Amino acid sequence: MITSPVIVLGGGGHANVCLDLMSRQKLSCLGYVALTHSPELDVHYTYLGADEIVFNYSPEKILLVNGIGKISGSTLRKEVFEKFKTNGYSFATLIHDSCVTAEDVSIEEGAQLMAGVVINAGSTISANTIINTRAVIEHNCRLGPHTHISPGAIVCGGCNIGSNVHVGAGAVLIQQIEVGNDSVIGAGSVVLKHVYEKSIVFGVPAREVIT
Ligand SMILES: CC(=O)SCCNC(=O)CCNC(=O)[C@H](O)C(C)(C)COP(=O)(O)OP(=O)(O)OC[C@H]1O[C@@H](n2cnc3c(N)ncnc32)[C@H](O)[C@@H]1OP(=O)(O)O
Repeated sequence: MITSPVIVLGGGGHANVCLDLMSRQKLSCLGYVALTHSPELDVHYTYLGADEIVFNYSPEKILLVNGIGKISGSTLRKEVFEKFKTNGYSFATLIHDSCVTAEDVSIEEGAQLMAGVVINAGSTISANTIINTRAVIEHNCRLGPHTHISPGAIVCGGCNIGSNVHVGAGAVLIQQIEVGNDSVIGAGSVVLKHVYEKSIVFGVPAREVIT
């Protein structure tokens, strides 16, 4: 149960989705911080200023929500999380009311489970991950920190996905697949083999892109 007031980091599309989820759950939101204000967000939410404004608030008195999305190859979401953690701040974990999660699922700080997500028994969702709209994480999966599972992706049972991975929209990973850190799986891919760290794979079946 989140009772502290919350500040959202970021002013783009992902921040908007987080703010909407928070509003539906009647969380107390102070506003959002970003380099510049967003006319779209300003309709409903308060722009507080640039990121550094957060340091005007005591880490004991507020929680943060990481509203920075993650697309292929980007590390900003991870960097922002680590910067504020280093300075003593804590991140709220967001779980949309429509999610279905097994009782023994482990969900770490700052993870975000969006509308319609299903997570089955024995899975671990690490810190600062995004499990986006209608994604499915089957039983006994492990997802590393800062990883983004895009809308509609299906991760079958026993998969082990590293940190800062981007699984594209609608991708399917069959059971027991290992995915190395900092990898990208293209939208719509079907992954049948392990994915090495820092690689980009896509297609049906997914194959590595040689750059
Ligand atoms: C809420 C949200 O919106 S979350 C956002 C979700 N976003 C996603 O899931 C996007 C995931 N990203 C992708 O799928 C990307 O296309 C990537 C990362 C796989 C590749 O990106 P890039 O390296 O920029 O590839 P680029 O666009 O230059 O395409 C190179 C070639 O690969 C093909 N290709 C790219 N992505 C895919 C894919 N997912 N499946 C099949 N083919 C693909 C292109 O058609 C192109 O082929 P061509 O050379 O014959 O024309």
